[in-house]
Amino acid sequence: MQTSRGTLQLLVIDDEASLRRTIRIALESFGHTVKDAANRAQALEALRAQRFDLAFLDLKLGPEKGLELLPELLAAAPGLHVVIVTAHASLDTAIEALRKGAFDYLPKPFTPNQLRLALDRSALVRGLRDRVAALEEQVRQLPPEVELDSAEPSVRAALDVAFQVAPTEATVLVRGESGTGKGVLARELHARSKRAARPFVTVHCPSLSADLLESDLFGHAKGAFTGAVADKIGKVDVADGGTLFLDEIGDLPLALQPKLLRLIQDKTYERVGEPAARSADVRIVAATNRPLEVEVRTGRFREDLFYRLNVIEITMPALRQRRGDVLPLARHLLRFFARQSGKPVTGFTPEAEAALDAYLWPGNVRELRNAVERGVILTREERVGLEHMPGQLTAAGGGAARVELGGPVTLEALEAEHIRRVVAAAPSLDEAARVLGINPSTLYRKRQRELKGDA
Ligand SMILES: Nc1ncnc2c1ncn2[C@@H]1O[C@H](COP(=O)(O)OP(=O)(O)OP(=O)(O)O)[C@@H](O)[C@H]1O
Repeated sequence: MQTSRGTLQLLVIDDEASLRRTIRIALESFGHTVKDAANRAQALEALRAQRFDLAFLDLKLGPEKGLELLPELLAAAPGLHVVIVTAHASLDTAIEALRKGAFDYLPKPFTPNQLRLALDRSALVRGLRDRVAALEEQVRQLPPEVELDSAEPSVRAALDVAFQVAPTEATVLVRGESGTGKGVLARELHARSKRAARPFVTVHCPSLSADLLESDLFGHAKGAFTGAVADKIGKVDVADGGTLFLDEIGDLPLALQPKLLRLIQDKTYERVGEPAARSADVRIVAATNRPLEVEVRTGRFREDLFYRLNVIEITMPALRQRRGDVLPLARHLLRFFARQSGKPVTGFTPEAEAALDAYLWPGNVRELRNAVERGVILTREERVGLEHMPGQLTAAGGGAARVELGGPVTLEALEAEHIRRVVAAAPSLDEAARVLGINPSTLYRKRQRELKGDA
């Protein structure tokens, strides 16, 4: 949290060199870092190049009007505190400046002490804002249903690496099947990093077309394309100082891959329709549920980007590979949903526990979470029984035995069951694909179809 005692990054925007100098000397004597700008272009350029805590803006800026520049400054640097400075103090202009988003108003001539007071007030507000953001983030990051503790060595090993790497700036690639908790782990990495008080921002790569994704990530300038009616800041900008979580990175279109590479390597990017380079300080955590090496081999993913992302790799095991965690996690989730819904549900019946234990959980923790939530909603008793569990669990043998060769089942159901069993038995999805005689991306597609609707 920035306090009045910390070093602030300040910008002085004034067309008169002598005034810029006077303010700069006073501000530097307080121990702050000061940049100055003589006009609109220089001011916007400075804001693009780095993050400032506060800007002093002269209302009479040569031929340009400071009051007109104010919204532009705020668009370029949302959240910037702008203190208006003017010799032509009038209540009307002060009110108008504040209405347009100025933080404070300083009539000339002013003393160094008045400057210091403006800085102190800004630091106080920024401190409170950061504190609220940090608390909000904590609340969001630590959803009470998350239980990271595990008795399984494979999960403990993954968490050990995660906790070790969390406080560093290293880029992390989280691997694992859909629903294994990659997003949960990414939040944990952020929560345990020095960036915890800054935002954690998620970009879900498959959900948008390449063009929209680019604008979502990097922002766009007004008029950049039909429908771009105003400037829009991108998620990279929102995440400045924090963590950018790129979910399903394997779906990042090829056209965007060099732009992400540049962001990682040089910390620079461009908004769509705006040639000027901007800078952002974000830590990247990416997740994938398919083998990126295959995407690299087939030319759908850039090798250089892959190696940049894959500095530290953490794999979240599938739930079927951590069987010892199923019941503890189910009981934990049950307590959470009971509390949340205010129902006096205390546990599972032995039959329900046996079914939970026997089932293969192709949809991983997400499927377990959904099954437990459903059970808590449906039960009218103190315990969740087999009858409150989803259909696939109630089939004999934990949902794996009802579909039999030669039985009254469709080819589709037979195929789905066969895939499920092979995947469950295989050490990796690559290996499962090899056994099935199909390529990994076909397996991925078939499983996505199978899991659809479980979220
Ligand atoms: N350790 C955990 N404790 C409790 N709930 C968990 C845990 N891990 C995952 N979940 C829950 O499971 C669901 C899926 O988790 P998450 O979105 O992190 O998985 P994912 O691997 O990122 O999935 P996808 O690949 O589909 O994006 C979420 O609802 C999450 O809250």
